[in-house]
Parts: sequence; structure tokens; C-alpha cells
Amino acid sequence: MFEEFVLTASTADLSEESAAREHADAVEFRMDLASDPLDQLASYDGELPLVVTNRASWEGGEAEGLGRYDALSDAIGRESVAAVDVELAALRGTHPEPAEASHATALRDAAREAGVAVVASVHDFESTPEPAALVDLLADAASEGDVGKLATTATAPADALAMIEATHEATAAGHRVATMCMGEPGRHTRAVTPLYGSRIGYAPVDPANATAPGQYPLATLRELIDGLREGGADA
Ligand SMILES: O=C1C[C@@](O)(C(=O)O)C[C@@H](O)[C@@H]1O
Repeated sequence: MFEEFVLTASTADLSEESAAREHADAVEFRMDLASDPLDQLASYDGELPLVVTNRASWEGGEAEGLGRYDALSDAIGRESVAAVDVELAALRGTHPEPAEASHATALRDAAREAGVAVVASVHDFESTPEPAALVDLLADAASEGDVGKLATTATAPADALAMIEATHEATAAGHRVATMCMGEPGRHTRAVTPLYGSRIGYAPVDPANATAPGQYPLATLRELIDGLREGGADA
């Protein structure tokens, strides 16, 4: 997975998979936002592969404590699960709770053994650092997972440009990355960074259930990305 760009339908409700199928390559299952996530996984019989995310509260999600790793270890044993998202701060041991690192690295080992890809993720809900700092973060994240994902908050057009530039540089340096800006001024990065190497996009099936600020609806993002790739009338 992630040899090529993967558009995920991000949801807390796996019954949305049938509606997502037309436009998405995979489903991101936000276990932290879901009710009965393990039951939903057990009864999932959709066609799209799943990327499971159990976002920690300290990284903008709703999962509290180390118990979220137990749910993720359960999830990666399912046939339908192709990738698992793990926060870079936990993998790197930079989170103040030391047990985060041992849990995160054990989960990564288990994922690799099960043939499940690891997305090492970083979020900045306030700002977008300078391009050089973004490239460093992407290099760190890519070295800890099969894909390094970075989502920052754009408050001005220059932030979007910084993310596009960093995506290009990190990809040119051989790192496998997924990038996007949250927030209105960075919305277009979701359609554009795939042209510079970003491997994962996130979009809600129903815009009322967006999992981050500034996401396009799924069908719109698919159309934008495909449209930008197709070329002009003489292509
Ligand atoms: O990390 C990401 C990216 C995201 O935050 C976004 O900005 O689209 C949406 C989340 O569901 C996902 O886990």
C-alpha cells in the first residue's frame, strides 16, 4: 500500500463504505470517534481496505490513555486492515509519558509482522512551520513508518506554499510522505500535494462529518485530484 496515491474516506461509521466505494481507494476508520469500534471492525464486510486510526487526545483526537493501543492491536489482526496510524511523538519517545514509546513501537512491530503498513503522523493545530522544519519533520516521520504524514494549520497562503514546497523536497530526497494543510487557506493543498508526491488524502463522505478543518467532500477531492492529473484537451 502507498506505492501510489491513496484517497481515503475518513469516517467513524464503517457503514459509509458502500457510499465511499465509488470515489475512495480505502477507508480511514477513526476508531477514537466511533461507537463500538471493535464491533464495527468485526462485522465489516466492505470491499475497501481500512486504515485504522485511534487518535490520541494529546494529538487532537478523542482516545484517552494507553488502552488505545489494545484496540489498535486487535484491529491490525483483521484481514480488512491494511494500515495503522501511529503518532510520531509516541514512536520517537518525545511524548512525556515513557510508556507511549514502548506501546507504539510494539504496535509497529506487530503491524509489520501482520503485513500492515504504518503511517507515522504529526499534526500541528496552530501553525505551519518554515519549509526546512517541515522537511525535517517529514524525514523523521518517514523514517519511523512506511509513510510519514504531516498535517499543519494554514492561516495564510504562504503556509500552503510552504507545505507544497516541503512535500516536493521530502519526496525528491526519497522520503515517502503524506501531506496536507488544515484550515481554509490551505484547503487546496489537499488537491495539489499529491502532484508533488503526497501518498494519502483524507476526505469525509458526508461533509457534515469532516474529521479535520478544511477537508473537501470525498467526491470533490477525487474530482479535483483526477482533474489535475488528466492534463488538457491535447493530452
Ligand atoms: O491525520 C489525518 C489527517 C486529517 O487530520 C486531515 O487533515 O485530513 C484527518 C484525520 O482523520 C487523519 O487521521
